[in-house]
Amino acid sequence: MAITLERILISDPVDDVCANLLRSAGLEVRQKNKLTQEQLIQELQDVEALIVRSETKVRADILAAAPKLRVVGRAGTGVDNIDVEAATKKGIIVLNTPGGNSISACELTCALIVALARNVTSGCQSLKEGRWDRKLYTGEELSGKTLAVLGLGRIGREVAARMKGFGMRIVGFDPIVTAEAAAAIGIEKMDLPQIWPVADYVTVHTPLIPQTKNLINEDTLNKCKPGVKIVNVARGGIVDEKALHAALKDGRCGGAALDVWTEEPPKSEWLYDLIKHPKVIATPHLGASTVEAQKRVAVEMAEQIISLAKPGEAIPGVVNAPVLSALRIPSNAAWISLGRDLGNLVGRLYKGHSLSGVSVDIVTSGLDALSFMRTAVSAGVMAGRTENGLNLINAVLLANEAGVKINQTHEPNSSQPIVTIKVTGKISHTVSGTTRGGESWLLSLDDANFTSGVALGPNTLLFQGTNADVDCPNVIGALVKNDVMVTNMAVARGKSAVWIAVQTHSTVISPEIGGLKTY
Ligand SMILES: NC(=O)c1ccc[n+]([C@@H]2O[C@H](COP(=O)([O-])OP(=O)(O)OC[C@H]3O[C@@H](n4cnc5c(N)ncnc54)[C@H](O)[C@@H]3O)[C@@H](O)[C@H]2O)c1
Ligand SMILES: O=C(O)[C@H](O)COP(=O)(O)O
Repeated sequence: MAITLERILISDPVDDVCANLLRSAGLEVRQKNKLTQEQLIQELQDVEALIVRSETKVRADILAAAPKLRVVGRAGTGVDNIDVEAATKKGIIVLNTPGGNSISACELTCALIVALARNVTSGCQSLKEGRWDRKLYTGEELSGKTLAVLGLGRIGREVAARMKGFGMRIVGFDPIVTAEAAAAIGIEKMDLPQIWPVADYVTVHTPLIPQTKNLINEDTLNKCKPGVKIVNVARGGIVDEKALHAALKDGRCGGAALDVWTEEPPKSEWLYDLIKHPKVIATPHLGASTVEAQKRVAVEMAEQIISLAKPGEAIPGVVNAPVLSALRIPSNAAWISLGRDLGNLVGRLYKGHSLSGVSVDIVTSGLDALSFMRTAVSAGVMAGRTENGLNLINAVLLANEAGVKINQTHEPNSSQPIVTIKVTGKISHTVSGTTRGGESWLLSLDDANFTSGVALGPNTLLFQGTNADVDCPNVIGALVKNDVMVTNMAVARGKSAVWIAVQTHSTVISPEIGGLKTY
């Protein structure tokens, strides 16, 4: 699967190296900044790709108003400024550059922890204002103190490694990191209730998701050591800003360093009150703002966009289409077509019926697991059933929205490479197929086997009967009468039905031919 792009809009301050690389690859690039929503929509009318940082808000209404958009690239990590679900629904790929700015965000976090411990910013401000307040800004050593790292991903674990160098004890929590894995990098994994009473400093490094919204809140601040210090270089909203402000005012919290905000830029007076609190170090989302990180994410984004046009090349930062990399490997192409063709056959067998409540169970046997098969089958099942620009990015989502449950399992021990689909609902059928010479072949339909298989594609018509001796001549008669050119025909006999597969020159399948229902 190759995606060819011609025009690209960069709507945030991304390092020029991104535009330069894209232009060298023959793409047309426009660079704009601080566009209003109307201007953004205007600019999006003729572009296939949009590259942003965190300033441009790529909402569903913006995506809906961008007729040609196929890719949204985030030169950075967090994609919370992009409506990923709406993009997926529209078949738009969302890319990011995970890891390109992790070290920079980690280093800012470490700098803020040290600055909090030693009152660096307030001491500096006081001296600039003409005071010499050495006693007032007496700090504390980090050595021997406990740092809690919440979120042990790319940034959290780098912070832990560096702060260990200051002699801090590091405790941490992450739902997907085991105690053993944490111990291997010098972190004592604890559950959150154990963490609150032991931490002198708490730094958060999670995405902002429902489970992490207000992770640091009134209740958790009450469970912390009096005077605990809080650091947030992850996302505004992981720390409840109002609860933090209250805790700063009454001393439950001894200081906070915040790089990210629920409003960026902050507008509300209450948020400015927090920013101005003497024990708060506030930075304007500077975590990724280093020369090195900006060059790295700009290059990584340009390279990913350029790679989209080259099937076979890996795209490391695909956010919303985990199967995209597999789909891009040329040797998978025939299996993707098979999945689509079998799914399409399922859709044809359900012609005239709603798919709501239908279960589609896919089994891949004797092959690699072919994780993309669910996507390919969904695209086939949904063909002709959605107005929504169906493609391999949105197929599963659109199938789910139509009420279809699609499961995939794998049987590695089978000798033959076969894909079997069992569809259960108002109508139940089982179809199986394989690939030969790059083409899709139908092997069976319910209990009827096509002895040598039959090529399956958009020009394969299926007729259902009960008695081959009667039905075959009828089918041939109807095709001849209606001038349908037949190139091949195969019959499969089952216990209750006979299936006649006919290959024709036409790719338009009429619902019936000569009074005989077609599938
Ligand atoms: N301030 C900046 O400029 C800046 C720069 C880069 C990244 N970030 C932000 O930093 C955060 C971390 O980035 P990353 O690259 O390390 O992400 P990551 O995906 O590598 O790590 C995040 C970790 O959080 C864990 N997690 C999820 N839910 C959790 C929960 N309820 N409790 C504890 N841990 C949980 C995940 O399992 C994962 O290991 C993100 O929010 C990202 O957007 C900010
Ligand atoms: O998620 C990120 O990559 C950081 O928050 C950086 O955002 P920025 O590119 O807007 O600086």
